[in-house]
Amino acid sequence: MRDDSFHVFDTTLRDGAQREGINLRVSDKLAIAKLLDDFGVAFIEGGWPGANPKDTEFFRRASQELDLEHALLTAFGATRRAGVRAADDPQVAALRDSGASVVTLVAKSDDRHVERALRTTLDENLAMIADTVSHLREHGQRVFVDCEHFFDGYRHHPEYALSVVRTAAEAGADVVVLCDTNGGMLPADITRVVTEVREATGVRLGIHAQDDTGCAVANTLAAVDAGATHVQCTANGYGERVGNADLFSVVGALALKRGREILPEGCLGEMTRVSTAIAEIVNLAPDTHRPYVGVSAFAHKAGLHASAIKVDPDLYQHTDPELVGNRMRMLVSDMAGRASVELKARELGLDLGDDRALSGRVVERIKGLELSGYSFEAADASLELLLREELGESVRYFETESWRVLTERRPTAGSSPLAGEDESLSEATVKLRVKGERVIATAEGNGPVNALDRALRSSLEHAFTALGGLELTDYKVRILEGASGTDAVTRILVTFSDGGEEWTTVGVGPNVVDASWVALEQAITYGLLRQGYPRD
Ligand SMILES: CC(=O)SCCNC(=O)CCNC(=O)[C@H](O)C(C)(C)COP(=O)(O)OP(=O)(O)OC[C@H]1O[C@@H](n2cnc3c(N)ncnc32)[C@H](O)[C@@H]1OP(=O)(O)O
Ligand SMILES: CC(=O)C(=O)O
Repeated sequence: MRDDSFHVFDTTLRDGAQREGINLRVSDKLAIAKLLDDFGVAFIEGGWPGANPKDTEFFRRASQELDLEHALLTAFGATRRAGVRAADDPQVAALRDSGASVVTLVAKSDDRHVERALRTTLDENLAMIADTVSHLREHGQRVFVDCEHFFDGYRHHPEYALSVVRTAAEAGADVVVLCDTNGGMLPADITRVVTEVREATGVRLGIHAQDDTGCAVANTLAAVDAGATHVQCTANGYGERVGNADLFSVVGALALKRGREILPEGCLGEMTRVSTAIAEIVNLAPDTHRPYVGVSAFAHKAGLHASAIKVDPDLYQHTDPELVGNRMRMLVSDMAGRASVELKARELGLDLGDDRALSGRVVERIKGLELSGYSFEAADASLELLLREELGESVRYFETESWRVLTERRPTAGSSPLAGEDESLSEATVKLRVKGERVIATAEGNGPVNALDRALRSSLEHAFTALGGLELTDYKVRILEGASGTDAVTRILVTFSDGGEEWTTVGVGPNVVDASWVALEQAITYGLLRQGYPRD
């Protein structure tokens, strides 16, 4: 039987979807609900049935298609309109008929909102709450009441805010959720108010914190410390304006810092996967620096950190990344020391042994290259090739004799260069030595790098048939010395994929095509190494 003493309540599909830039299809919502269930939350607020056809359709399909193992689906909506019976309000009917066994009702608890936004009396607002909660309870639904603007309302008119809490509970609400709707509170405010409301009413309380002061997670934890037993959060903190309390940070803190068993066994380790998968579905780049779940959350750059981590990772980590499905990474850059290089080599499956001179030489080489514009922290494949070279196992599948590229532009008569109608074509020729033979290949492309990539592949494919499975998936140019105008030094990062793994290499130089070649040559070399071709 489910432990009902503490609720992890997720509102990604309702409040999270109120974030600017998020627009979910019904199938997206179903997929996110499944992920949240994998993570073990107790309640998933699916949206507002009746407010738009999409949310109504979501609840219809969810009742047929979603087989949730841990969570209960919750429908969100407002209390009835002023002056009508809950039984006659079509919006309340949509909640009642949604198929959800739990309903979250938003209710006004700030008297100024009652009088100015709802334009009704304080008594009628209480009647709207009592009537709507009782009506849904009579129809067998469990009800939570979200007291909108509770903290602002409590500051302005505490007795009225308390009467809203009491009315909701007396009508049958299981939990009364205190909402910091404008997100303006600080943790000390939350601690004081939650404590006072709990002592004054004895009602089971929840917390819903918007993040407008950057304190939503801290405010949620402060409420829990003050006695709240229901936390409303969203995946990755998505939500109206700047967002909500981040589900993963709140759960991470409660589970790992407070030792509370708030998720079913085995679910905590799903955290990173679920966070990333939800980011992909909502079509926002995963935040690499998000606590617990970001790829940088346990990435160590400073040499001093690495030297202590070599002794014991706990010395520079607040928790074990594997507990939340993440992993520790070493970054090697001009801030690295010998320990960083040794640990990174180990991560890449290479053994530098106890050779301090060797790791010292690598550090010096990296620092020198970074001074000239290289950056290795995002280019693990280049770093691995460099480490192998220093270990004496140079990886070479071909030798470049020379290459050249021509780009020809043919303006269409009378067209403006801005119109983009003119044809431009590049042609590259590469001359290589492959397995003792001289190979010359020429190829065309829509730009110089594309032409070079094609010519390089064409000259290698007879010797390395698996090359066709490698694909260039990303190409980034960074101008390093912008002040020099067209003389600037450029850094190129290219990313290749073999359909499964991706790897990135780096090239630097004053000539953008030359720097691209350096990165390209390494990327193809690394790809051949991954395919397991024997080296010369
Ligand atoms: C704090 C939060 O984030 S709560 C979640 C808010 N989410 C959303 O608003 C997203 C979905 N909303 C919608 O699709 C629409 O706003 C709807 C369908 C709910 C309502 O649309 P409309 O009927 O066109 O009304 P509109 O949006 O202009 O105004 C909201 C109405 O609800 C009333 N209302 C607001 N809060 C409550 C409440 N707690 N209880 C009852 N009525 C309420 C307002 O007074 C207003 O009434 P009015 O039409 O008599 O002026
Ligand atoms: C209910 C809600 O989303 C809020 O008060 O912010």
